[in-house]
This record gives sequence, structure tokens and C-alpha cells, in this order.
Amino acid sequence: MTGNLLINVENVGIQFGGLKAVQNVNMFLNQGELVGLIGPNGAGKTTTFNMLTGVYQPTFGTITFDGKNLKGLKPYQVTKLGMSRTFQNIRLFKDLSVLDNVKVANHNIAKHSIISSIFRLPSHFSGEAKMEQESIEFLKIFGLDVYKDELAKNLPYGMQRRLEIARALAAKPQLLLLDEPAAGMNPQETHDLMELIAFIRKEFNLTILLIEHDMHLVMGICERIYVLDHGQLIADGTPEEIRNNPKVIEAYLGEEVVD
Ligand SMILES: Nc1ncnc2c1ncn2[C@@H]1O[C@H](COP(=O)(O)OP(=O)(O)OP(=O)(O)O)[C@@H](O)[C@H]1O
Repeated sequence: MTGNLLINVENVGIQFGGLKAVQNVNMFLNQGELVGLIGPNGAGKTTTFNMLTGVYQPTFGTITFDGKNLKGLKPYQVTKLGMSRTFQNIRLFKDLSVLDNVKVANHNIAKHSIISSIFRLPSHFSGEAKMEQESIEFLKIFGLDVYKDELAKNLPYGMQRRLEIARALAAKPQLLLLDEPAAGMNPQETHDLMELIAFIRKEFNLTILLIEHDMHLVMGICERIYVLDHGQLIADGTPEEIRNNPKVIEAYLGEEVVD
């Protein structure tokens, strides 16, 4: 079920020196939607994610999330509002355990106060215990609980990608942004990931925006898709509409054609 408008991006653009990396982007997601953002290499997809999450401030336009204007907010403030993300290049704390990677994210939104932590009050310990239990529950969902004491860097690649998603989820977002979650995965891992994304979306009542080059995955799970090319939106629509859109086919010429 999809509901009210969650994020609205109006005429957003960014300029790096003379390069207009993204221009006039208009997009929205309603609560509960699973939407894809695709486009050839260098089209501006990650830059768009960076603007949504406060890593870059847009040069133009307005982003409204859950009714709040994101102008000037830093990434940690955007996370606190309920938006979290994964990265194209895995960014785990490689020398921390799998469990601690998730606990760190959970900590960002922990309810027990700094005072109770400093003075080691009972609420600190009950808060810690609850957080640990919750983090283990997240790991279970991702099939990672058996690795909880391993260092993140020792996990197989596909599992590291899953851990990134688990960590993003531990921040309890309303909106989850996934930047090429299937990159480098084999077909079986990609298939399992598709099922996992569908599952967590339902389980946690998430809204998801997904950048992905694997068209089978995008077309298989997204309800709507936006297409960027050279920093501009050239199409949006259902997978069926996107697959048959001449502008999209042209933008992808020379690359793997949309199946
Ligand atoms: N900090 C920056 N400074 C200058 N140029 C940048 C910066 N960040 C991104 N760009 C440029 O913006 C354009 C869009 O890059 P971006 O990484 O968003 O593309 P993408 O669609 O995510 O590509 P890919 O699929 O290859 O990851 C590129 O020309 C890139 O070089």
C-alpha cells in the first residue's frame, strides 16, 4: 500500500565549477513505494543521492522530506529525520565486528541519554542490552547473525553488501536509499537480494529508492522508475513504459540494452 507524499524533489540541480552534473530534477516518492533510479554511467544518480542525503547541497531547487525542507542539513541530521542509505563502494567499519557495525547505526537513534551513559545509570545498561538484542534481530533477518563476531572485512563480498543494508536499516529509516546494492553480486546473490529487499520493505513499512544497473532487478521489483541521462531526467514511468521508451533505449545504446 502506498500513501502520502514522503519526499519531493523540485527543480533540483548542482553545479561543480562549470559542470552541471544534475539539472532540473523533479521526482517524488509516496510512502511505501519502491522506485528505481537508473541511467548510464556518469548520469548523475549518485550525485542525486548525495543531494538527498545532505552530502552535497543542491545549487538549485528544493528537497522536502516528510514535510521538512532539507536545505542546509548535514547528513547526520537527514539520517535523524528518517532517511538512510548504502553506498556504491561498500563503506563498513572494516575493523569492527559485524554486530558492532549495526550497533553503531542503532546508536545514532538510541533513546537513552548521554548523562545515563556517562554515569552508567541502569537506563544505560537496559538501553545497551535492548540495542544489542535489536541489532542481533536485524542480523538474523539478513542471515548474518552467525557472523556477528567476525570482523566486517572478513565477510564474503555479498555478505558485506547485505551488512551495509542491515546497518542502514538499523537507523530505522522511513526512506531507504540503496546505491547499487547488487554491484559485484552473482546471479544467485542478486536473486536473493531482490527477495530480501521486497521482504524488508514489507516488514519495516519502508519507502525505497534504488539505484541499480542490473535491469532484471530494477524491472523485477520497482513500481516506478526514473531515468537520468547527462544529469537530466529523460523519463519516468512503470517498468513496462521505461522498457519501451525510445529516449531510454537511445540513452542506453552502446550499453547493455534494457531487457
Ligand atoms: N564532487 C564532484 N566534483 C566534480 N564533479 C563531480 C563530483 N561528483 C560528481 N561529479 C560529476 O558528476 C557527474 C555525475 O556523476 P555520478 O557519480 O552522480 O554519476 P552516476 O550516474 O552515479 O554514475 P555511475 O553509474 O557510474 O556510478 C559525473 O560527470 C561526475 O564526474
